[in-house]
Amino acid sequence: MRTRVKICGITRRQDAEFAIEMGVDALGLVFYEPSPRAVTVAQAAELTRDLPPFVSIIGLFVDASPALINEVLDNVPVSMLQFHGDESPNDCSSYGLPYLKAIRMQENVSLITQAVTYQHAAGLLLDSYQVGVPGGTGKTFDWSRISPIDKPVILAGGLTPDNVRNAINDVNPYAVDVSGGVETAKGIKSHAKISAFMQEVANG
Ligand SMILES: O=C(O)c1ccccc1N[C@@H]1O[C@H](COP(=O)(O)O)[C@@H](O)[C@H]1O
Repeated sequence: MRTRVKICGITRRQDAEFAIEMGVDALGLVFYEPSPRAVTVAQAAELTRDLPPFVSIIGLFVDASPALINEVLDNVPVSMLQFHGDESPNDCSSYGLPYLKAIRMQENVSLITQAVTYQHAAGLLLDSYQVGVPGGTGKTFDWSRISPIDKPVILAGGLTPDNVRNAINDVNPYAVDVSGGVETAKGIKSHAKISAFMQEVANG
C-alpha cells in the first residue's frame, strides 16, 4: 500500500498549494501559540479557503481549551484533530471528529497500552520525546522500539528527504508526518525539500 504523507506546520498559502500539487494527503495546522509554526484562526481560515478537495486539513492542538478547538472548528475546514499533549481519550473524543493521538516515545512507553487507551483514535502518531518540548523537535527516535499495534501508525519526528525512505522500509507505517525536515526556516516550507521528500516516499 502507498505510504500517505502529512506535512505539518503549514503557515503560508503558497506552501499548502505546492504540497497539494505534489500529492500530499494531509496538511497540518498548528494551533499552539508557543510554536513558531502557530497560526491564528483567521490565518488558518485564509490559507485553507477554497483548497481543492480530497486533501485532509488536520488541526494540531496541545492541551488546548475546548473554546479554542470549537472556534477552529467553526471557522476552518478541519476534518481531523491531532492531539499532541496530555489529552485524555474522553477529551479527544468529545468533538465528534476523527482524531490522531500523538505518542511521544519516552523510554517506558508501551504502544500496546496506548493503543488500548486511545482505542477510538484513527491512528497513533509516534513522535520523538524531548523534555519540555511537546513536538516539532526535528529529532528522530529509535524506530526499532515500535511494536506492532492494531492501529494505523503515523511516523513522525525528524523525518527528512534523506531518511524517509529508510524510515518507510524499517517501520512500514501507514503514513509519515514531516514538519522541520521540509523547511528552510521554522514555518517556511521549502518547495524543493517537499518535492524531494515526496520523491523519496514514492521510491520507499
Ligand atoms: O511543529 C511544531 O512546532 C509542534 C509544536 C507542538 C507540537 C507538535 C508540533 N509539531 C509536530 O511534531 C511532529 C514532528 O515534527 P518534526 O518533523 O520533527 O519537525 C509533527 O507531527 C509535527 O506536526
